[in-house]
Amino acid sequence: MNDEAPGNHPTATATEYRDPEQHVGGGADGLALLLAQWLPGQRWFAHKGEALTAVTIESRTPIGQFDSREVEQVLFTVPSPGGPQLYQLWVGWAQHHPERFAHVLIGEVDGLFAFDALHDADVSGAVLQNIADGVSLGDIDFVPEPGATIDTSVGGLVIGAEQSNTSIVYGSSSILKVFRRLEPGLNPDAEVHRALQAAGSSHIAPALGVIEGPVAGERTTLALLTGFFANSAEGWAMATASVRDLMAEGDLRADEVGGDFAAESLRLGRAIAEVHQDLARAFGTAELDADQVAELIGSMVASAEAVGAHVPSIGELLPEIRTAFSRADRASGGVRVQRIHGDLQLGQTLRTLTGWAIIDFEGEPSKPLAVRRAMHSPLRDIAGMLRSFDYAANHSGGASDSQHAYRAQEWAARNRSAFCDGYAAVSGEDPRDMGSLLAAFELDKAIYEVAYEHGHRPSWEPIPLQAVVRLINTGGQK
Ligand SMILES: Nc1ncnc2c1ncn2[C@@H]1O[C@H](COP(=O)(O)OP(=O)(O)O)[C@@H](O)[C@H]1O
Ligand SMILES: O=P(O)(O)O[C@H]1O[C@H](CO)[C@@H](O[C@H]2O[C@H](CO)[C@@H](O)[C@H](O)[C@H]2O)[C@H](O)[C@H]1O
Repeated sequence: MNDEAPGNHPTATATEYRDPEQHVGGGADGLALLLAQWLPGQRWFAHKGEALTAVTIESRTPIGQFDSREVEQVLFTVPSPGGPQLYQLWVGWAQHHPERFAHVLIGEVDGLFAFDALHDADVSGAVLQNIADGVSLGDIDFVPEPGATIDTSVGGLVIGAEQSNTSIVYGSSSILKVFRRLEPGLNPDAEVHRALQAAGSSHIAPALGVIEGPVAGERTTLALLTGFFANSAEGWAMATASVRDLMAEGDLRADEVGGDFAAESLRLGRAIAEVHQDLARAFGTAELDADQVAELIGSMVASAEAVGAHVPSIGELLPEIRTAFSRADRASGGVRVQRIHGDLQLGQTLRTLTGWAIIDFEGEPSKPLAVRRAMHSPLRDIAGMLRSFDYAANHSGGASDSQHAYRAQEWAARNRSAFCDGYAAVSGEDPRDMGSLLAAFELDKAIYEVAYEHGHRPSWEPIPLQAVVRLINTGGQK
């Protein structure tokens, strides 16, 4: 019989800190071997496509003891073509097979069972309490935002599987995102939430706290706690429901079905324009001259070539892709840049009871931190949203059915246009007036998406790939 039965646990606050020198779990070599087998199956692990030859355990920080389970924070690196990539994992060690955590079991080392400890409600409860109390464990600091009210009376639950990080929801009050892939320094998600909160934005969740620790000698964000929007709906779920409604009504146009999404797309365009205005005020703006625009397009060509080197569907299209980018290369300078969201899509939008909220300001997880924190054209975010409308329209398949494909394009065009109308109404700048540059950003994003799907969801690869083909053939004209 194991000792992990529910109801047999100390309170969430019963964390007992151990000396960092003390070894809490199985040996590092055994853990590294286990991780090499376990990691490729994890959604948040970005290097699935590459043979995982070695895992190096970089640090182990004891977090505490929960019943007989000991928990530590483990930082490890995996090799990748661009250099070692650092990841964060919270490992629980149980003396017996932990049935409660069988679904997140990492494996057995030296007679101890390792599991993903963020799924242990005692651990997630203690973490929340530690943030509220401003506790430090070894080098790890749990820090509440000044003036934040943190409700520690509710238990934590890890949500969903389709994510780059791991998020724990506490009742209907807060959500803790534990960053899986780490780079030394301040995570833009925390930085931007704080800045938008200070700007009084109504489109973000309030920042409540962070977990920080040193990585390569730099103070690094390990996790971000924000308010939770209860009773909200994800933009992606709403948009795909609207597409389903349309497909179910064979005789009706997108503007005639009950589930028409265009009014929401317009509001979403307004919300994004307001967020961009707040970001410009908070972090400032700059302007790219013609040479810098050419440099930007050159970097898009270079990343397409990098993707083409390992994703055959893009490799085959590289000559046409270069030609398509050269169309934007001739665009004039005078392009405004500022801090942006960086990975904007319908899945990063929540329809709350009062309007649209934007989440996940981390940028594209595969890009270096310096790039994610740099200033970019807001067209990059707009292109992300336009791509997402195309994704929503086409994700249900049926592209081989010409009627389905036609109607999907009709839905996408209607909602893309409503979004641009909303954006223009607030900003005074219609993104469609920047046609060739906007098309270049869309192409860049679609190529990123092909690479992303190739690594994470191969059956989805045709969705962005058909957009790449359309964009190189039409230059973005609908
Ligand atoms: N403040 C919030 N309120 C309600 N749900 C949220 C909130 N923040 C995130 N979520 C939910 O958690 C999911 C993952 O959050 P996200 O920040 O996008 O993490 P990841 O970087 O792992 O993708 C979102 O898709 C959304 O459903
Ligand atoms: O995990 P993140 O939220 O950081 O973002 C990554 O995963 C997204 C998918 O979960 C991916 O988005 C792509 O798929 C979406 C539908 O699931 C679609 O709405 C987006 O337009 C499309 O880009 C995102 O690109 C990736 O960075």
